[in-house]
Amino acid sequence: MNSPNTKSPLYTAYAGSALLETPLLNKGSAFTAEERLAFNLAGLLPPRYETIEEQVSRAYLQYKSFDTAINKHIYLRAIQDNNETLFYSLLQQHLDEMLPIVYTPTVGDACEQFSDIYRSARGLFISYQDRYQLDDVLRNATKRKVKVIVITDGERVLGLGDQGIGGMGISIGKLSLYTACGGISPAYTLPVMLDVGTNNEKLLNDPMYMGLRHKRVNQLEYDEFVDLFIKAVKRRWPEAIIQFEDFAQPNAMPLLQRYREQVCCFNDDIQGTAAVTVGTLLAACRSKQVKLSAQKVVFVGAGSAGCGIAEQVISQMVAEGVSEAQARSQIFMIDRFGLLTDSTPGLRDFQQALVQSSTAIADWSYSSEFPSLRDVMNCAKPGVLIGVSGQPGLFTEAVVKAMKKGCDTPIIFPLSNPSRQIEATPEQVINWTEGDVIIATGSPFPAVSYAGKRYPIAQCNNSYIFPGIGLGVLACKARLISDEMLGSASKTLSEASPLANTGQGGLLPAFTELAALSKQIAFNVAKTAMQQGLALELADELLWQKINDNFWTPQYRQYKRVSA
Ligand SMILES: O=C([O-])CC(=O)C(=O)O
Ligand SMILES: [Mg+2]
Repeated sequence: MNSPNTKSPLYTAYAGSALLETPLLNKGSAFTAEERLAFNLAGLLPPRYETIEEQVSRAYLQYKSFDTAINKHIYLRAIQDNNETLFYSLLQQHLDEMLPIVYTPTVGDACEQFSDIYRSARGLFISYQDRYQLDDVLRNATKRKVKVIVITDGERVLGLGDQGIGGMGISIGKLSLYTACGGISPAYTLPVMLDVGTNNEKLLNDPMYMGLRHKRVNQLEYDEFVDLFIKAVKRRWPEAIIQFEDFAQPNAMPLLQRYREQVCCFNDDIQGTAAVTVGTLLAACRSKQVKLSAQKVVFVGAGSAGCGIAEQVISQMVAEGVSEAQARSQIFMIDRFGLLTDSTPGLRDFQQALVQSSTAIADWSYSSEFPSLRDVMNCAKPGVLIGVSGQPGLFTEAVVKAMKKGCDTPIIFPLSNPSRQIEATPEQVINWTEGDVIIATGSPFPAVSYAGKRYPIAQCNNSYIFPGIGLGVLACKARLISDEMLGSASKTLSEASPLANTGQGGLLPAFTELAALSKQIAFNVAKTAMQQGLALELADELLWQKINDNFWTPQYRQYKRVSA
């Protein structure tokens, strides 16, 4: 018996236990009688042939038997390392339930406990000591035609700080979404962990820790290492997209600036977060029937993520017709010392253009050296509050109530990840504003009931953006990823908002809509790349065809044996 198969047969020289141990090829009990014969599998599997649906049912029953999120995560990762097709089939069928397990928030626990829960190898662990043999290391990758690389050095994982080698968990999690939501075949994805040591004492003293047991190398050594890596990738896979993930602030922006014109790369935390946040803000403004350019926007957290979003908000305001100076005057960045102003000492270069001038706040009343978040609420009366601080609890009742006093239906996005780092929970925000609020979070939260009304909570997470960007870039072979391409992803997201389009439902589409949304993002991103001369010129029809043809779905193919 053959499973229904619309795809062409796949020719492979793998056979016997080697075939069963190759996760991209393994089908387990779904090998047909003919295949079992042709590939020397007789006796290696229980006799009954099963369809993928039957395998998914069993796997789901087993999944349900685990009580804790981390054990569910470990279980799913084990399936991924054993049979990728089954893993993605299971994930796609239970996407809402399993995304928080494979991705944020549980992926945060998986990164923290990486060495404790380690089962088997995946991707490339590239340590500093390998720096002069990177070509060999890349050649060892189990994937040969790599098209998307997610790379981290584990120094700022979500809001959890330095996780050293545990950062590999985030590279794996992001790439699972590239496949599940962006249709990038798992055969083309490669998670990479650049191990340069860790400054996390707890890890350094943990006998289980599997990474290099020394402090992070110095800046010169670090820069040389990253440079050697990027050059080696360019030699091996010249067209691959490189996604920088969870680098700490001092490296994130400089790396992006150094490489964005040289290779097809982007930083997910700076640009992906900015794109999804602007898209969600546009959706919120559309549903309130106001313009983003008419809002004052407060950011709590003035690191590279916060500043990246602020710059993208400013570009959007300018696109709506206000002057850049005007747009900048509507942005308020707050760090742990308070509002950034032109007299704040030690400003980073990417913060310089985002400060408030001392004259603009001359008539404000505040008691400490710099205005606090609450002072900004009282004096500026913003309509939008965004949290990217990684500090739980910063949006206090007093802050939220002060904001509510100054505007109608505030837009409040506590975006810090994972869930336990959030600036205020959706329930708190809804209670404190008596339900008159538009809210989005970075990690998933269940809907909140308040005064007889149900409030779905939008998850303003980069996962709405990066799978579609990857799909679009690969379809048109874009050379670079420009701000305009990211802007087009934001706009596409905002146009898909059920609340803005119909006056009801979620602010963002459900995750189950992500595949369709990713295709639309891919199309618009590719069109923008073409308009900018960054990509192949393709007619619309051909572009759609490439996007659809590239979109991998988890189905088993029929195998034919070739001699080794
Ligand atoms: O992974 C996520 O959920 C979003 C993200 O990039 C981060 O918080 O660093
Ligand atoms: Mg990240």
